[in-house]
Amino acid sequence: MVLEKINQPGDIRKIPHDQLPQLAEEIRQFLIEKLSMTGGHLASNLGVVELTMALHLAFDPAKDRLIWDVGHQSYTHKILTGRKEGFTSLRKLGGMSGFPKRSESSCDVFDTGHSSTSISAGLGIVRARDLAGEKYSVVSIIGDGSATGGMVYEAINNAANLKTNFIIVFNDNGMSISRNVGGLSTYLSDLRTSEGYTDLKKATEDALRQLPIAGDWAVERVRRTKNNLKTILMPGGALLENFGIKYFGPVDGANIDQMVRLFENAKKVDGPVIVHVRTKKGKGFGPAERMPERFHGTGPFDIETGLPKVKKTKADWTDVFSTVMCKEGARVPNLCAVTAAMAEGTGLRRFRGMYPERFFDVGIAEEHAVTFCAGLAVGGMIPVFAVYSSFLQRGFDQMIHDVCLQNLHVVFAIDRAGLVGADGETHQGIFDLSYLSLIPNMTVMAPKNKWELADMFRWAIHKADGPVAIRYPRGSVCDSFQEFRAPVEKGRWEVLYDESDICLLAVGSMVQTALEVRQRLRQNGYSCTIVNCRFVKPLDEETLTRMAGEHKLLVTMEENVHSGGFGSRVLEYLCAIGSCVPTLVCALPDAYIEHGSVDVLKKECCIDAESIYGKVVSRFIGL
Ligand SMILES: Cc1ncc(C[n+]2csc(CCOP(=O)(O)OP(=O)(O)O)c2C)c(N)n1
Ligand SMILES: CC(=O)[C@@H](O)[C@H](O)COP(=O)(O)O
Ligand SMILES: [Mg+2]
Repeated sequence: MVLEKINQPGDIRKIPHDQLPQLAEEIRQFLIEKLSMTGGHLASNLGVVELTMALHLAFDPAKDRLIWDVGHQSYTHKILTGRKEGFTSLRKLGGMSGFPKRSESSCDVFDTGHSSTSISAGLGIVRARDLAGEKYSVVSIIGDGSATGGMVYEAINNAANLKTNFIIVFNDNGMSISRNVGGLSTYLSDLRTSEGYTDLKKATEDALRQLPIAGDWAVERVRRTKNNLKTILMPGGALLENFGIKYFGPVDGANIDQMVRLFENAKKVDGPVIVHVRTKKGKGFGPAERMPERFHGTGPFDIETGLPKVKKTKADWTDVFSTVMCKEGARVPNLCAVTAAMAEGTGLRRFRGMYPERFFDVGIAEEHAVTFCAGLAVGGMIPVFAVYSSFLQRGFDQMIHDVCLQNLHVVFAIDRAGLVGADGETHQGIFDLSYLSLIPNMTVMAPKNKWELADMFRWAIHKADGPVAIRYPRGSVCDSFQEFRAPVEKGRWEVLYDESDICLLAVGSMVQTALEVRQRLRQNGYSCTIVNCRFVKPLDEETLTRMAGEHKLLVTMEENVHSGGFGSRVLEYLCAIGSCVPTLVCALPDAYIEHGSVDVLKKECCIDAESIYGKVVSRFIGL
């Protein structure tokens, strides 16, 4: 086994050249086997095995800086930097992250997770290198999907006048999570498939290689000429040259020698240079090659069939949203759905199939998506932007400046709100109640179960007259409390159990937890009210005032950080009305929460029923 010889950074350089194909194959099998047990980002990683090997042959990860955009495709990089053992605990609490982490290895230069940051970060590192008078290569590796993010163009524009080496590896597999969208992907597919260019390259190269001594040099000269030709001939190619950025490629992402040669050439460029590598997402595993979208992120699976090991038995929150959108799409002719390259993850695939003309995938461009929705609203449409909580952080100013200031009727369907688990710090949706509640004109809601999710979206589409955000978690939908279905009224909460002593003020997913806390309290002789605080903003001031007057202890419960969250706003209100009722805030800590299973993380953060019950009783006894 060649892979056995890979135990620390740089070991790949000791592997005999003729064993590299074997190493690639062994890495591929290792990834398939490990991820069949743990789950993870399989297809993207299978596509970059040879590319990563070539990078580790051409560059020294102990000295040179490799920055992985998004970083979900960095598993081979982790293997080649001595972290094979980490795959047993991939994305488990205390185990190895699924993304680059500086805390995990000095070969992880920059923490990533959200898309389109690698060129900005790389350029910053280049500038720092030059100011420090140091010498090392900086390489940003970015996929074609990530290149649809706006930050990339800000960075490329800013790199234009750079006079020192900066290498951008463009990993082009024609896929984002779904099929890639936008002008860039069209331009790329032209470059990728321009037969004329490819034939010229192959025939010329073969002929020139026959030349004694000068063969390689001649190939290089022709390649540079051809590249210049291409940039002049290919309308889009000139774009990069006009930015002062050299373009090399496209090169076959399965051919290690060719890539190493191009990387070595790229090192000689005094300025920014893009190396365009063509890869195949899912390479080497049949189901992933056939269904790269399905195997972009996967749970544990059967290697023989590719089928998931864990059968899905319950609908997800996302599935309920998807059904509501399809039904409302038939009733509301101006209802539009917008996604930022996450059609599958946000449940918009069916809507896309039923109403293609009212479905918009804007690429990985959340900030653009928000303002695009503002435009749709101004134009008389009712846009629903379906987006993960942590990715919506990208569009904060656009929500203020373009949607809420004008009080436009835009609906934000915020999925993956709360703890998401395996993806860790960059993906936990734990700030949205805070960052949304502070925006004037924004209505913020969180449903307790699937029926209320549907009712909320119908209210948001048909009744709301301004911006509305509805946030719900990743995973199986809550199907309890069917007996409670008060009509949705703006700023009105729903009192589920009206007793005395203790009042649980629960938001969204925490209503289920509140039910479990109440059961424990009643078993121990305490009476306990539960209020479904389904409007986080505006607060139901009338109900809150009544609860404050009728209970000895208030307890707020939310899957959001403390600062600026629901509990903070309740405390502000109670203070404003001069109430001194003891209040316990149960929220996530103001911290970044690492990867792990959601149940384990809730216990770690003390927002599980057991922990909350313990805190409530000790507080109540202490009154
Ligand atoms: C800001 C942001 N939005 C959305 C995502 C979700 N996301 C993760 S990977 C990905 C597609 C990336 O495509 P590409 O860069 O081509 O990488 P590939 O998986 O094809 O290797 C998306 C949309 C993200 N990580 N960050
Ligand atoms: C890498 C990335 O950002 C996405 O693939 C994300 O991991 C998807 O998350 P879900 O698995 O919750 O859809
Ligand atoms: Mg891609």
